[in-house]
Amino acid sequence: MFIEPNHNTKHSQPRIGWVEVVCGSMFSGKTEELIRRLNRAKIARQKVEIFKPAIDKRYHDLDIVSHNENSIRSTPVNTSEEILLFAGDCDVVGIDEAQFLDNNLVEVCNKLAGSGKRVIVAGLDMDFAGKPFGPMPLLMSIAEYVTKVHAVCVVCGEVAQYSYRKVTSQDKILLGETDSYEARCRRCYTMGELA
Ligand SMILES: Nc1ncnc2c1ncn2[C@@H]1O[C@H](COP(=O)(O)OP(=O)(O)O)[C@@H](O)[C@H]1O
Ligand SMILES: Cc1cn([C@H]2C[C@H](O)[C@@H](COP(=O)(O)O)O2)c(=O)[nH]c1=O
Ligand SMILES: [Zn+2]
Repeated sequence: MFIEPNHNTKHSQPRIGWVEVVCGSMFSGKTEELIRRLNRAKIARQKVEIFKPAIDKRYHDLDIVSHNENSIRSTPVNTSEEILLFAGDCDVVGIDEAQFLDNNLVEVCNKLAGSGKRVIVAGLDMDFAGKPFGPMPLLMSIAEYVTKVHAVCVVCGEVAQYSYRKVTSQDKILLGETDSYEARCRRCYTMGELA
């Protein structure tokens, strides 16, 4: 389990920020882990601001909702730059579904961390084709901490790192749930419809 780092022990020094990335396939527990970290920050009386891309309206316009129905209130944004405008004087910034945001998110996260904030970003590392998704690979390279979480392969029960698309669309962005996707291990993902 990820234990929050204690970077700010010398109170005479300006606060040090950092970037944490939580990545993995669909159903791997990214949103649950993001909500867990943000709730702990709230319990510690830190000021938390949470963002998600406005296009992700699967469950709710404002809430970030996990597959097992945990939720937390967020601000929808159309561009990563808006996060800089809305983050204000908070201590912790949470961002879900970061794969849908633009590559400028890297600069935004670096600026937020540079101003002393803890930044926690969750998102899909790979799309349905197994290709790196949006700004996620770039964020993983600049982050201080990267946590890769795994789902369970729905075909064989092994550790799953792929989001297998069950429908024929080749569009990179196709919002959906178990209707359109399932978590699969390397072998069952590669076997496709034959698995
Ligand atoms: N194949 C699966 N493997 C693991 N968890 C699954 C699977 N299918 C459904 N779940 C549920 O999804 C939850 C994780 O949801 P969530 O945090 O929203 O994942 P993510 O944000 O990575 O898509 C698990 O706790 C479990 O209840
Ligand atoms: C693989 C893949 C996924 N999507 C969409 C499907 C869902 O709406 C989100 C991922 O949500 P989760 O919280 O990680 O379960 O992304 C997509 O648009 N394109 C893809 O290739
Ligand atoms: Zn499998």
